Amino acid sequence: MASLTEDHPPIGIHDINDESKHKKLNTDVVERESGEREMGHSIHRSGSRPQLDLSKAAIQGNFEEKDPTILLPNQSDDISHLALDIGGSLIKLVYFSRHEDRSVNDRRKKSIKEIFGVSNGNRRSYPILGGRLHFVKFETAKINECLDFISSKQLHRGGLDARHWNSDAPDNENAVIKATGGGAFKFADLFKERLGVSIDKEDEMGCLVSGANFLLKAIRHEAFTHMEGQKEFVQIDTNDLFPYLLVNIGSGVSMIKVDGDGKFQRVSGTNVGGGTYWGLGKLLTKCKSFDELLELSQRGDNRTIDMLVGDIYGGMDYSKIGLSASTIASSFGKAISDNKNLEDYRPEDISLSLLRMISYNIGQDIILETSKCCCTVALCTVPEAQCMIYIAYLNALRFGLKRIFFGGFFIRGHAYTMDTISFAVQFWSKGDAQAMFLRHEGYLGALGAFMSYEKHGLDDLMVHHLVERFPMGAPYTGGKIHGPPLGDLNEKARTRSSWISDMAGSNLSRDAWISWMEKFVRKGTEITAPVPMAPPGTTGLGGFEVPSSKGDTLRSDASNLNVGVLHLVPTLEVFPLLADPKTYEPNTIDLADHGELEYWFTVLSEHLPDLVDKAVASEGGTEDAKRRGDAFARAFSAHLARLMEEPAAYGKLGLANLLELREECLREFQFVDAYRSIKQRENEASLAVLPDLLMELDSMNEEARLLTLIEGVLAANIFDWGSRACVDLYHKGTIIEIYRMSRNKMQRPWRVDDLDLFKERVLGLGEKKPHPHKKALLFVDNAGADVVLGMLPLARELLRRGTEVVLVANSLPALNDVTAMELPDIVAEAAKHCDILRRAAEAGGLLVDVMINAADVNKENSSSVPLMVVENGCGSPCIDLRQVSSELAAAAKDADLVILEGMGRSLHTNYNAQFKCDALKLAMVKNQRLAEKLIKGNIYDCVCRYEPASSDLQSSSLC
Ligand SMILES: Nc1ncnc2c1ncn2[C@@H]1O[C@H](COP(=O)(O)OP(=O)(O)OP(=O)(O)O)[C@@H](O)[C@H]1O
Ligand SMILES: CC(C)(CO)[C@@H](O)C(=O)NCCC(=O)O
Ligand SMILES: [Mn+2]
Repeated sequence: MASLTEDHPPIGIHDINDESKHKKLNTDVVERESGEREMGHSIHRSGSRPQLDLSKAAIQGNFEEKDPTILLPNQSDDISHLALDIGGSLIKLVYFSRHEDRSVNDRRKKSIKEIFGVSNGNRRSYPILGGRLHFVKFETAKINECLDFISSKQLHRGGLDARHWNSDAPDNENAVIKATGGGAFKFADLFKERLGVSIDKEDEMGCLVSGANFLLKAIRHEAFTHMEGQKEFVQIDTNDLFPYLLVNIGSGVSMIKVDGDGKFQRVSGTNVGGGTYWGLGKLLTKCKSFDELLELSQRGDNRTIDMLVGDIYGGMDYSKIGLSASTIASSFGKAISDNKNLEDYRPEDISLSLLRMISYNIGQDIILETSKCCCTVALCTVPEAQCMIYIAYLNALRFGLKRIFFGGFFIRGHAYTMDTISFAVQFWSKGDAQAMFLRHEGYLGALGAFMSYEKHGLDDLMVHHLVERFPMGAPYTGGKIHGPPLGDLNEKARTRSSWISDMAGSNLSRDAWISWMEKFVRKGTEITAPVPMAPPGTTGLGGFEVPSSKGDTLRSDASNLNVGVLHLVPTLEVFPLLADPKTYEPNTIDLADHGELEYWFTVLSEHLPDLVDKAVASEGGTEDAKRRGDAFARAFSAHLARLMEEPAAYGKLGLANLLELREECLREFQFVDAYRSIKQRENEASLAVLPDLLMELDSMNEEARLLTLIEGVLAANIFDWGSRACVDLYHKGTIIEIYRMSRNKMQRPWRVDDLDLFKERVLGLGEKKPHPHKKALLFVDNAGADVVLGMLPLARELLRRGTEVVLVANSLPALNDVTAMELPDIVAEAAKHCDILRRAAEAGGLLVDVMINAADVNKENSSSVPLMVVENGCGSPCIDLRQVSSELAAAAKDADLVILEGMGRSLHTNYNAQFKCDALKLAMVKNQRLAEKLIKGNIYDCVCRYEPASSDLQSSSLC
C-alpha cells in the first residue's frame, strides 16, 4: 500500500480546527491526452493540439527565406476556417479551429453508446466538429502582418471550398476565403498573390446584421447595458428581438434597421466617424496609437480650446434658444484668438475637443439627411457630445425601434463612450429606448462573413453549445519568454521544425518561426484597448463634463482580454433534470460583491507561485515547462487583474468561472495533470483499504450502514487539493490517518442534516415501505479516498438496493478531481474485491476489458442493475448544468435521484439548484468564509441536503 506522507506524525482533531485560519485555495493543473502518431516520422504531440499531417509537406518559395511558408497538402484533420472583415481602419479575423478528436481508447464510450444510443464519442457525426472561434484584429495599414499571421497558422488552407467549408476536397486549387468590408475588394489581388486564395466577397451590411443576430442568439452574455459605470448583461429573448436599430461606428458610421434574419435596411450613415477621430487626432497630437489618443482625452479639458457659448455671451447662457453657457459654440474656436501654435495646446485638450467635435458633426450630418423635423431642436439644445447618439435615437424613433445596439471598434468597450451613449438615448427617449452594447462589438462583420459559409451548421447553435473561454493572447507570453508562446503555435513550431531539420537538414525554421512569434508578441501588444474608466458626470442640457479617469495610464493589455475564445461544443446540452433551466444560476456566490471578488482574487493569487511550481514539476521541471509555467502565471495574473478592474469583462462572473479560468489557463499552456501522481497514490492507498471498509459495512444493520456510508462520503471529501487548509493537513499525516480522524469527527447533526429524510425514502419508516430509487446519477468529486472510500461504497449500497447507478465525472482533469477516463480502472480494481460492484460494472459495460476469473462469476446473478460512468462535459471543479455532455443528458432522462458531491459541484455551484427529481447534496465545507456565508457555520462543517422532487419541496433543516 502506498501511503501519502508516511513519515509525518499523525494529527488530531485539534489540528483540523486550527486550520480554519487558512483561507487560501490550492490549485491544480489538467491533463491532455498525448500520444505518438506515425507520419513518416514519429512525432510526439499533445493530443489537444492541432494535428498536422506533414506528409508531402513542402516549403513554398525559397528555403533561404526568413519565414518560408510551408504547404501541407494532406492536412485535413484540423482544418481551420477563416473569415475576414477588412475595414478602413482595422482588419478583423474570425477563425475556427477544431477540437482534437478525443475519441481515444475509452472503453466507457462503447457501452454508453449502446446503452443510451448517443454518439458523443463520435463527434464526426455532427455537421461541424467541436472547436474554437478565435477573434483577432490587425490594423488595415499593416495588412502584411495579417497575411503573415494567416499564412503562419495556415488558416487559408481551411477554406478549401467556401461553399462547403467542411468539404473533403483535398486540393487547394479553388481555395476561397469569405471576406467583407471594403478591403475584400481592395485587397483581393494581394490575397491571391500572397496566399494563393480567392476572396469570396460578402455584403458588408448583411454581414454586420447576421453577425449581430448570431451573437444575440448564441452567446449568453453578449448584450449589455452600460449606465453610470454599471454594466448589466441582458438576456435577449430571441423571439422578441426584432426590429432593432444597429449602429456600427467604424471608420464611418452605418445605421441599419434590422427586421429579421437577412431582413434589413441601411437607413443612414455618415463619413465622420471613428476614422475621423483617429485620423485628425493623430495629426494634431502626434499620438502613435488610438488608445493613446483615447487615454489623452480622459485627462483633457476641452474648454481651453473650444469656444463655449459663455465665452461669447460673457459667461451667460443664451437661454432664449436653450443654450447653456457651457455648451460648445464652436469647436476649436478659441484657437482663433488665442494666438497660439499647435504646440501650445495640451494634446489632452485637443483629443477631448476632437472627440466631442466628431460626435457633434456626425450628428449634424445625419440630422440634415434623415430628420428634417427635429434638426433645429437637435442643433440648438442637444449637448454636442451626444449628437450622433441623438441621431441614432431619431432613427430609432422614426421606425419605432426600442432597442439600439451599438457596434464597431470606435466604442472599444470604453466606459465613458458607452455611458455617454446610454445617457443620451435614455435622455431623449425619456426612458423609452435603450442603448445596448455587444461584447464582440468590432467583430460583427467578420462573424457575419463567417456565417455565410454554407453547411457549417452554425445556424443551429444554441446558447449551451458555446462556452466562452479566455484568450491567452501571445502578448501575455511576451517579455522574457522566448520561443513560440502559444500552445498550438508551439506545437506547430515543434512539428514543423522537426520536420524541417529532418527533411532539409537545416534548423532554420524554428528560429524563423520564433522570430516571427516575437514580432507578433510585440505587435499584438500594440493593438490595445483602454481599461474602462469611471463614469462621466452628466449634466443633461449642459453637456458632458470632462471624463474622470481612474488612473494616469490605460493598461495596454486590456483589449486582448476583452473577448474570449468561443468554444463550440455542439454536443453540449442542458441538463434535462433541471427544474427550470431559465432561472437556473450555477453560481452560489455572486462575485459582483467586490469584497467577495477580492477575497477569491487573493486566494488565487497567493497560491499562484505554488501552483506554478507544481505544474512545472509535473512536466519534469524542464526548461520548456518553466517557460510555460512563467507564461501561465503571466496570463492568469493578467486575467485576474483585468477581472478585478472589470468583473464583468468576460460576461457574468461567478466563482465557478474563476476556477474554470485557472484550469483553462493551465490547459492553454499545455500543462498535463499536475495531480496525476498524487491521484494515483491516493487511489492505490484507498483501494488497499477498501475491502476492510466493505467488510465493516457489511457487518452493520442497514440503518447503521446508511449512516456510515453518508458519513464516509462527507469524511472522505476532506481530500481536496483545492483547499489550502486541507493541503496543510496532508503534510501532517497519512491519508488513512486523516480519513480516520475525519470520520471520527463526524458528529450529527451536521450543519445541514437531512439524512433522516433521505433514510426514510431509502429504508422506509414505520408503515412507510422502503422505496429505492430507479436510477441515480452520482456526481463525483475527488480521486483517492473521496471516490474510493466515499462514493463507491455509497454507489454499491444503491446498487445492492436495485438502484441503477451512473457515476458522473469530469471530462478533463481539474485539481485532484477524478475524471471519467480514470474511473473505469478504479471501478475495475474495486470490483476485484466486491461482487456487487463487479456484476454491476459488467452490466454497465465497464469491465469488458478486465480479466475476470471465470470461476468467480456467478452467472445466475448476472442480471444485476448496471453501474456506468459518464463524462459531464466539464474540466472544472464546478459544474454549470446548462452545459453538460450529451451522454450525461441521455443518462439523466430516466434518473430519479441526483447526488452532487463536493464543494465545487454542490456548494460553489448548484447549492440552490432545483431539480425535477430527488437531489442529495453532500459536502464538507473546507473554507471558513464559505462556511460562514452559506451555512452560518465553520470550516469542516458538513452539508447533507436532501430535496425530494415532490412539489411540496421541503426546506432543508439548518441545524
Ligand atoms: N487599435 C485601434 N487602431 C485603430 N483604430 C481603432 C483601434 N481601436 C479602436 N479604433 C477605432 O475604431 C475605428 C475602426 O472601427 P471598425 O474596425 O469597426 O471600422 P472599420 O471596419 O475599420 O471601418 P469601416 O467599416 O468604416 O470600413 C477606428 O477608426 C478607430 O476610431
Ligand atoms: C463605407 C462604409 C460602409 C465602409 O465600411 C462605412 O465607412 C460607412 O458607413 N461610411 C459612412 C458613409 C456615409 O453614409 O456617408
Ligand atoms: Mn467596418
